[in-house]
Amino acid sequence: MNYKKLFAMQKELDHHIETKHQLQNENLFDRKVLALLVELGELANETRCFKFWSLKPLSARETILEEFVDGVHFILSLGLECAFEQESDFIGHTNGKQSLNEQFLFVFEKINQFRNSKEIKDFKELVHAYLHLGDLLGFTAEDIENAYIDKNEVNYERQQQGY
Ligand SMILES: O=c1ccn([C@H]2C[C@H](O)[C@@H](COP(=O)(O)OP(=O)(O)OP(=O)(O)O)O2)c(=O)[nH]1
Repeated sequence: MNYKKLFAMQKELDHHIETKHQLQNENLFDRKVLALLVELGELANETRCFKFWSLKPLSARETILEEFVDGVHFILSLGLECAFEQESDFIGHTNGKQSLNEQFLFVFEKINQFRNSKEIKDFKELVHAYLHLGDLLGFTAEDIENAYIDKNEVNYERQQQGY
């Protein structure tokens, strides 16, 4: 994963959005945390992994990947809020869970842990937990980077359309 490139793209997009909505002087940290929690819920919904009461199939892979990279946007954006973009060592991993259901719950925990500490250690644990979730969903680093780049572009277009 080319973190430097992704952080740079995210920085530009965030700057564009914050300027357009005149939010440069606002603290957006907690709103971004809530946005990430909501995106994670939307992602879980598309996978239907917890819906033991239903036989409907999960959404198309593309839809799930798009939801996944919405989360990547907000994770990077939170990293930028904490000035972690110079950090280059994201190698390593957090012990992941075996089932999707457990891993979703684990990522929710990691988001809250990072929200409370704002420490780089907890940010990295969140990144690793989120990537393990991507792994369980069958996404490679290349899938994620390409889908991130596509959605980043869509986000500019939406801002242009007065979204
Ligand atoms: O400061 C920001 C704010 C938003 N985004 C991105 C993240 C995500 O990729 C998108 C917001 O998610 P989505 O496209 O699902 O927006 P929505 O308003 O929830 O869409 P919809 O109303 O279609 O559900 O905007 C950023 O990157 N930085």
